[in-house]
Amino acid sequence: MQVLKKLLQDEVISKARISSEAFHGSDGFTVSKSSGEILTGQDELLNEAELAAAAEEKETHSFEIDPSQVENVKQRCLPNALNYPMLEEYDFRNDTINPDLNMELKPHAQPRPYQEKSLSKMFGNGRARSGIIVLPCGAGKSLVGVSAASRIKKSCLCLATNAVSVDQWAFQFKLWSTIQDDQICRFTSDSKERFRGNAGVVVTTYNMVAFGGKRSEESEKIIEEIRNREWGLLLMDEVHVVPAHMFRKVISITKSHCKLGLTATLVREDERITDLNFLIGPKLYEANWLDLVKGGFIANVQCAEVWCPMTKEFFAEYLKKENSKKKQALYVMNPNKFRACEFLIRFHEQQRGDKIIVFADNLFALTEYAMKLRKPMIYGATSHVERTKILQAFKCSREVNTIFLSKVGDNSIDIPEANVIIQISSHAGSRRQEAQRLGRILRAKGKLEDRMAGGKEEYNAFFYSLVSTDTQEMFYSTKRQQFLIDQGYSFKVITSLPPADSGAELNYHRLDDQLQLLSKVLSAGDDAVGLEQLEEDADDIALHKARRSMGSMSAMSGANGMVYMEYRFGFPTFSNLCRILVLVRRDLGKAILRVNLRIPPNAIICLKDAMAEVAFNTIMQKIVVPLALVHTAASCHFA
Ligand SMILES: Nc1ncnc2c1ncn2[C@@H]1O[C@H](COP(=O)(O)OP(=O)(O)OP(=O)(O)O)[C@@H](O)[C@H]1O
Repeated sequence: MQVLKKLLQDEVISKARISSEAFHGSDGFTVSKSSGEILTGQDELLNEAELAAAAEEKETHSFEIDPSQVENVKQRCLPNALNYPMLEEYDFRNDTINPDLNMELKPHAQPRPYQEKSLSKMFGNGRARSGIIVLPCGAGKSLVGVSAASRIKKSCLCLATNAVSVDQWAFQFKLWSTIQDDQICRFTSDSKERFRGNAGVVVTTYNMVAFGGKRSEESEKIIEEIRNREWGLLLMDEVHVVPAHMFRKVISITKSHCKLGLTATLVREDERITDLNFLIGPKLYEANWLDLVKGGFIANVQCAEVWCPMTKEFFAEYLKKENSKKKQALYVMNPNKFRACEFLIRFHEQQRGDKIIVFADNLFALTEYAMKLRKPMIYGATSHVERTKILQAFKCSREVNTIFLSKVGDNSIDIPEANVIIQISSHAGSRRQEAQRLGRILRAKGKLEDRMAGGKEEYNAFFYSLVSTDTQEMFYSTKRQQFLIDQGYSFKVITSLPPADSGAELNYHRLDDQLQLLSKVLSAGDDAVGLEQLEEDADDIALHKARRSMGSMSAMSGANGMVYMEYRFGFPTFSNLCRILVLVRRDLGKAILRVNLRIPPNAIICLKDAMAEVAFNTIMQKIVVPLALVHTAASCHFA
């Protein structure tokens, strides 16, 4: 009570208080009695103090605050202000106002010890505590989220970062729980579903909820329902990536009794992670990555930093350049790095039969590497159809064992088959990106005994970061690794790839080829070598915004301002319909290409380089169509 009185001395908090005489006890506070409850099966996971606290009968003194002031009050309680850490708890068992959701975990859903422990931190005293649970990628955050929703048994709003994750979450709810199809719905640009009955689960994206612009009539109705409902649980995936202003908006728009944030990496380079503390709640539980490796729950990864000396000619140009984008292009395109990458791909594909993801943030490098090595690639603007085809081939075909991904693959692409990552370019010193990328190969593989760390255990996943020595990349690399090092990982340094006296069969072995590459890098416009910038969403809002920050491929090829044309030849009968796409202006062409590839054209003609990467992917997907790269529409040669 002393604490409550002290809090009320604060101007912000006292103004936020709602006075309601009817419920006041002698000190002006509402008094209620409750005894803590412990869920069966969790006792062993709680320590003695927690058990005692949970069993004790408690008299609770409280005062009510204006819902619109919740954020301000929480902020006043942070360590830099009054320093009274706050907990938000939802007494869902005694909530008789909001309808129950008939949903249980299925018998096969058996949370693992660390999943159970994280849940016990949330439900330890019989109520649902708001906060954040941190588990490594691939450790099973979905089951934790679905279990939380199944315990609360009230309507649940689940927010993901993009439409692909929305589908995955809807799938996970159905996989692990008894929820009926008509009790769960997705709200994205493509799926505007609504659940039946009084209570249900809605899975959508942060952007769909926070979007402030004009919506379609159908979307407006759904968002109205989302705003008006009292949600038992607000389940927030990947909380580390969502900017604080987005959280504020989502939290202020929706009314929820309990908020659960899930993430693998509670780090941000802008250090705004503390915002999550009062917007969602404290960190409830964090698992150590290597402990989970030891338990065989996630893969055992060998991390290596491969040092690639710059070639003499590339280094000379690197030293001359002031421009950081050009410098970056030079160290990423360093022929020795390319050769190391090619060597690793060959080794893992041919000697071990592994599945490899090559990450490059730099789109110029992504395109050059992928095309030279004849591997498919995916980046922000790759259409859903193209993506699905490439990923399907990667998962199922023995022919496609390596794919190139831009940073679009950091979070949202689910490829459990991959067990090798080669990183050729990255986002400066981002610890989060490094950890998220490693997370792509953490899904446990093979038999449990093969996965156990220690003893004769073998690594079953490999993470290589290729760094050009004596460049800025070395500095960034050290910074990037910090999160993983804090988790107990160590990075082995490899200094000679390909090994001395080998590598004649690899590209850029000859000086001539290296010099040709150098002149290509130097002649590319500054805008062409910039980084890709993505919206963290693929729904209708963000689809229109997927873009690069610095110029475009059309700028790179000089194809700006051209137009798209589509020709049909012959008689329009089913058998001889001949569709030729002439792609000359990249942006417009790409949009139409997406649509048209559902009915593959008989030929694609594109301006040299302008659409090369799209056409290239098209061929890789085995939609084999004649492809012409032309300088002008007048001089085309079919390849
Ligand atoms: N208790 C469990 N029992 C059996 N399988 C489990 C359990 N928990 C998780 N898994 C499996 O582990 C894999 C990873 O789970 P999940 O996709 O939820 O991980 P995640 O932490 O969300 O990963 P990411 O961050 O990469 O999305 C899935 O194949 C899932 O079915």
